[in-house]
Amino acid sequence: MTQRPRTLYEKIWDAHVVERRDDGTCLIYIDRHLVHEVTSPQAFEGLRMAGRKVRRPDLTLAVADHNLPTTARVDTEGNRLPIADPASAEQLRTLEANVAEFGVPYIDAIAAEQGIVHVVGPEQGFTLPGTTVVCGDSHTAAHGAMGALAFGIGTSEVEHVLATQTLQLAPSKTMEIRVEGELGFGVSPKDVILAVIGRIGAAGGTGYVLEFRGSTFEAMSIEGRLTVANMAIEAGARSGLFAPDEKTFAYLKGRPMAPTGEAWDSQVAYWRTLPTDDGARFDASVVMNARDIAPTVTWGTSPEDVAPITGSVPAPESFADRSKQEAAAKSLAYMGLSSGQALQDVAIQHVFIGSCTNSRIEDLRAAAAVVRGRKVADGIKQALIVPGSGLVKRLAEAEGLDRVFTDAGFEWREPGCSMCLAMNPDKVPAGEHCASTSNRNFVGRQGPGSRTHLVSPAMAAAAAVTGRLTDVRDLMRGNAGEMAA
Ligand SMILES: CC(C)[C@H](C(=O)O)[C@@H](O)C(=O)O
Ligand code: SF4
Repeated sequence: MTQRPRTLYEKIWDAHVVERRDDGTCLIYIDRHLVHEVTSPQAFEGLRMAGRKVRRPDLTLAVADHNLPTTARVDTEGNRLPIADPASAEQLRTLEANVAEFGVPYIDAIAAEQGIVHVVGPEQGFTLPGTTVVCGDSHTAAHGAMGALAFGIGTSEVEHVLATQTLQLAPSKTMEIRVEGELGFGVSPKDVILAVIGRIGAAGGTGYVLEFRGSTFEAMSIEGRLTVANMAIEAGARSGLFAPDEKTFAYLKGRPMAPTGEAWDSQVAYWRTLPTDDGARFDASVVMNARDIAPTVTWGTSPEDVAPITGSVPAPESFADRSKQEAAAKSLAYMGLSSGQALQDVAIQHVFIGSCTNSRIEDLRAAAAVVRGRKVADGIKQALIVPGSGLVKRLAEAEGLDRVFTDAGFEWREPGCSMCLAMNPDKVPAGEHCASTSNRNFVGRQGPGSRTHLVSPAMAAAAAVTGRLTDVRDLMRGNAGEMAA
């Protein structure tokens, strides 16, 4: 008897069901658990109170990223520098005490491997195709780029996974996001996912796991796929998935935590069985053409508030839905923008290139290609480059990218979440605009009153050198060859 065709999501789900309940919820086995300083303290405290251990420390990996300042962490002699903010220092101390007490593998804050949890997982080969990956963090969806079913969980679930290595979950519906064709000059994976969110809306994916399919996604590098999957959550989805392929295997081979030898071969053979079968059914399907996607920016306070850089700030009345009209009017007031204003006229005071969305080596290369030979514009008060991990930072330095950025007037920082969210000293002051490669433009996200425009690394770099939102294609017409990423 042949089995009914299944999607990638169904295959991973089915392979992880420990117990099926009558109401349809399942107890799911968790293969990998990432832990950071913000959402783990109460979970460890819960274990301590109950006298329980971490069931599988070997499947758990902890690293600090959110609170950690991105300024130097050691002095010139290599001695650790203190964290000035008492609350952040306490978060780090707590994480370090917990991982020591419970025997959880930990990447030290001053280790070369330290970085943003969602950059570290794939980079270390901790995240593998066909696995279930969780973290007390909404952007865990990023790991779906590797063909892993990955999602964010709350602190009580963190405790549950630490104690049992399982999670009780209701199955999701599946939505295929199919994009076909070649991306135009200056159009990046970030523009694709912003356009997708613009199309389906910030709640469009609610109840679904997205699968990114079609020639555009097949042609994308692993790093580009990480950018796309990272923002599945900003479309409201539980998670986002890419079928593992030769690129995935090549990316993982030889990573410190990836399988080796015979185990590698048998894993690859298994991973090849995971892609969605021909004839498998998705509950919903969205089809787009890469040709229709331009460098994209957000004008509002939801990631769905997108427009092509050639466009203008929309009029709230232009939205069909009443509640969207009100939300847009509020957004424009918060952002200090007026309807009809050309997006390229929006002045920028801060530029942030970093976050788990866009802080990998290809992101830095794409930004450097725009910055090379140019200077940060006078009106820019702060331009930060924050590599996603110490390994990304080293590689970028070996390629001389740090010099490209610092010569232009950017600051070259230590890895961490940084200006993505206002949990550490990197903040955008009230009323000022930031071109940011991060994933959320919510009210107050980068600091109270901050005004965020989500963009790609190349677009953030273009804004840095002109001092306003800029169509990177116009800026780069003369040096087209450099703009591959
Ligand atoms: C602090 C953390 C819980 C949070 C998340 O869950 O995503 C953060 O990473 C974010 O991006 O808002
Ligand atoms: S970089 Fe931003 S989105 Fe990513 S985990 Fe850190 S705070 Fe969350």
